[in-house]
Amino acid sequence: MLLGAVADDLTGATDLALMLAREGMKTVQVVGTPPATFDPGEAEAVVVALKSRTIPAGEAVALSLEAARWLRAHGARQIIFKYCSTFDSTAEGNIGPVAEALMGELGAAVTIACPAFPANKRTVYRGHLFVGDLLLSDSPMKDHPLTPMRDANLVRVLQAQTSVPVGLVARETVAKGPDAIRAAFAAAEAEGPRMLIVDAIEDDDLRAIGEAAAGLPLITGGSGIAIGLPANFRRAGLIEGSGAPARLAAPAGRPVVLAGSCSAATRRQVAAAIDAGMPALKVDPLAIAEGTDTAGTVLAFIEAAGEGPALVYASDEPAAVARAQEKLGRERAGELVEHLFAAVATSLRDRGYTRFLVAGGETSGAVVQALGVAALAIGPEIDPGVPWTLSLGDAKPVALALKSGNFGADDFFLKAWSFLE
Ligand SMILES: Nc1ncnc2c1ncn2[C@@H]1O[C@H](COP(=O)(O)OP(=O)(O)O)[C@@H](O)[C@H]1O
Ligand SMILES: O=C(O)[C@@H](O)C(=O)COP(=O)(O)O
Repeated sequence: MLLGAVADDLTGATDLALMLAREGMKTVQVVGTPPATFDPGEAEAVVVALKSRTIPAGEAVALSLEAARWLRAHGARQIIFKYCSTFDSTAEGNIGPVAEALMGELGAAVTIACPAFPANKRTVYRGHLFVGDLLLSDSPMKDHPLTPMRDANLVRVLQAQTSVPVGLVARETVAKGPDAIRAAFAAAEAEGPRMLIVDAIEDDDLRAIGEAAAGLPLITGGSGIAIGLPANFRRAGLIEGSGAPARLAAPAGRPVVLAGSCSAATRRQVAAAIDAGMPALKVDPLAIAEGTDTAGTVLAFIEAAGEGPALVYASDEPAAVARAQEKLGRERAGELVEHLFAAVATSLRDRGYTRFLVAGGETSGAVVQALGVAALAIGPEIDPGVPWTLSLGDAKPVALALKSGNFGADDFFLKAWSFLE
């Protein structure tokens, strides 16, 4: 292993694993820190998927340190801390506390923080994060059920989460290329420990940042920050591969779509699937709490829906989410939905379903944990940031497309199946 990554949620991990595979590294994703005896085999990059984005900061730090120690013990020369391209965090973190702890663990005097992912319209300019044409704080992320993002100034957001001084490497420097960026890192290091938000508005910026970051023990960011890292290992003659596969030989069995994301893109995908005639059932946290929406009612619907994929979704607009949260509390509303999808997924697998498309990071985490999936091989890219994956080391393997809430074209639920054999 050359490169190790700690990702704060499952879809984020898959997004990063796809980026590394696409850029030529043999990449495996593991769910949680594996036991010391787990053999990563020929993997050149290993991404550990945690579910640490919204848990208390102290727990996120402990889980992240455990993962980083495992990765280093298995050969990782550089560690990436992957978080969301929309910098999703709670008031307490967890980006700042985890980055700070990893800096200490790895002896990193300087690290970078860059969530830019231009292929999915996330850009950083003068330290401000844009989602498409909107500042983060004006984007639908302001209404996220678990991590509402109401400030686009990343220097300010990150500084509120850490005692390490936060600085900025501005686009003017980035545009001058790797040498200028490296000089900016060195200048910051001379001033003492620093976290640096780095501007990036296009892939070439990220490739230059990646080249400049070759010597940093710790890199933090979205999956975009990894775009230039495999090239460092290729230049050093350490890797040879190229590209993710075009199709996945998936196990025979029935398909299903489970959507627990309330993000704008997922809601458009739900609407497009319903418009196209996909059988669809809406579930709702209040009805789950009352015992009207149950695993039994959902399974009966899916089984009756026929051979093609059926859709079960909790996705709802912000006002409805707010109503459910007022009655149940933010965490409990989310947990009710996650537990329902987890129970449904395990029953479906027992009934021969093998192709699962899951929308939402927390939702995917709940489903994959319930299915007991320990590791994933990375398959074809469906849309930027979302590959098909295949569970590894399973007696009954399943194909999983774990879709980040805000990723994917509107017809994602319809077209994803065409990448499977
Ligand atoms: N109708 C709803 N009301 C309240 N919370 C919901 C509703 N539907 C889903 N949720 C919860 O919202 C959270 C969405 O997070 P996640 O699955 O990570 O999606 P995303 O990828 O869009 O962030 C989950 O905890 C999910 O259970
Ligand atoms: O970086 C991203 O935007 C994604 O990889 C990601 O982390 C998404 O998380 P969810 O929106 O919770 O799926």
